[in-house]
Amino acid sequence: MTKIAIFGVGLIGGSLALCYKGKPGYTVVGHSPNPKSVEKLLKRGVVDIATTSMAEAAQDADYLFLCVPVGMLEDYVKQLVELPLKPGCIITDVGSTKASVTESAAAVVREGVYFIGGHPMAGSERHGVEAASSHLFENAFYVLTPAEGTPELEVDRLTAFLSETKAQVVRVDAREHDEIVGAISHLPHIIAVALVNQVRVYNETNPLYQNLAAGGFRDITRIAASEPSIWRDILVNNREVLLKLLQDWNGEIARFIQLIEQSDGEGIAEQFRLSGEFRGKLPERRKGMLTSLYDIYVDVPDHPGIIGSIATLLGNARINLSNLQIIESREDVPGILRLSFRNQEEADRASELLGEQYAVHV
Ligand SMILES: NC(=O)c1ccc[n+]([C@@H]2O[C@H](COP(=O)([O-])OP(=O)(O)OC[C@H]3O[C@@H](n4cnc5c(N)ncnc54)[C@H](O)[C@@H]3O)[C@@H](O)[C@H]2O)c1
Ligand SMILES: O=C(O)C(=O)C[C@]1(C(=O)O)C=C[C@@H](O)C=C1
Repeated sequence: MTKIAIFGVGLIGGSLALCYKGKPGYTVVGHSPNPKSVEKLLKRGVVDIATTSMAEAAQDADYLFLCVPVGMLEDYVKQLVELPLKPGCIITDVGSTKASVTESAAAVVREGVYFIGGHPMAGSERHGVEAASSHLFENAFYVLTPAEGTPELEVDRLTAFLSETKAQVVRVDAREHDEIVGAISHLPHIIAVALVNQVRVYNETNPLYQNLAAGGFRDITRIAASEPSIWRDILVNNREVLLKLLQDWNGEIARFIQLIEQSDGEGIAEQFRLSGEFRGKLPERRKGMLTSLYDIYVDVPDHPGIIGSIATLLGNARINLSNLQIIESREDVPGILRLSFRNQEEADRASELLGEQYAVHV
């Protein structure tokens, strides 16, 4: 029996637990210092065993996953290596920054215990075990940042073990990881939050801002609703990288100020051309349940039973709906439904079918 211990069973820890729980050959143990959380984990059936005792969770575990906020990772590694661990066990984490934990863990791990930093590039703005899903990591990249001297065999063993997540494991140097992820994840979170807060202040004197906020504002600000304590830790931890990125960001904004001051329409269009070209080359969206795959948008009248009718139409045509989200629904305006499908073909068939009765946008 392979024992997996998960410390911090929230969105990411819970999703990992669900990748293994109930599969033959695995026992999943969840740890939380809070007895109420332990009760909740058992009630939800996310883990086989839940405990408030770190020692009990860690005892005889083959794989120990640290899924707590970034600011606690170093302390957890230190506490764990003091415990009687199973020889050959692998401690890994899922933190959104990798340099500090990879370096500090390398300094404290002892003979026969391995630490390999990890970061699944999948998530959502939601948090807590309630948001966990066994599909979260499907087709996402899962970064491992083994420190120098980590035996290849152990990295391969963890890689093979992670195959249950259906993620694609890649190896990246920890510092390089923090630079890249700073730009493609941490900076966007800062920008989203700053933008929402700018508009929030305008809205205090004129609530029309909130009412008129449509697709563009919503698309760029979904992640502004992310969990504050998780992001506090990430941004403080990746301080040096982010300060440099924010300086570059100031440069980008200064460029726009200048273009607009000079009414340089061609310069502005060129910026959009450049960004559109790069964005068009991004790999197709790859993740599982929580992020949409192939989306279509349907304008629907706001009356009872409309969602049921659409689901029935799709079901009768054997089109598999992966996710459904009401983006707009107010009494006085039609609603917009975002429907997500696993592949382009199903999205196309759905567009054609629903297009007979509703306005469909892709
Ligand atoms: N949210 C994402 O999109 C995402 C994606 C990849 C990696 N991560 C990383 O995964 C880790 C967990 O994030 P999450 O999104 O699952 O957050 P979460 O809030 O859903 O889960 C955090 C877990 O840590 C526990 N925890 C919080 N404070 C604690 C404390 N003081 N003592 C003990 N336990 C505590 C919580 O009870 C919860 O179980 C973080 O390190 C984060 O950087 C997050
Ligand atoms: O999709 C989201 O909501 C996320 O914020 C996921 C996201 C990201 O920025 O891409 C956030 C933090 C992680 O460490 C990895 C992934």
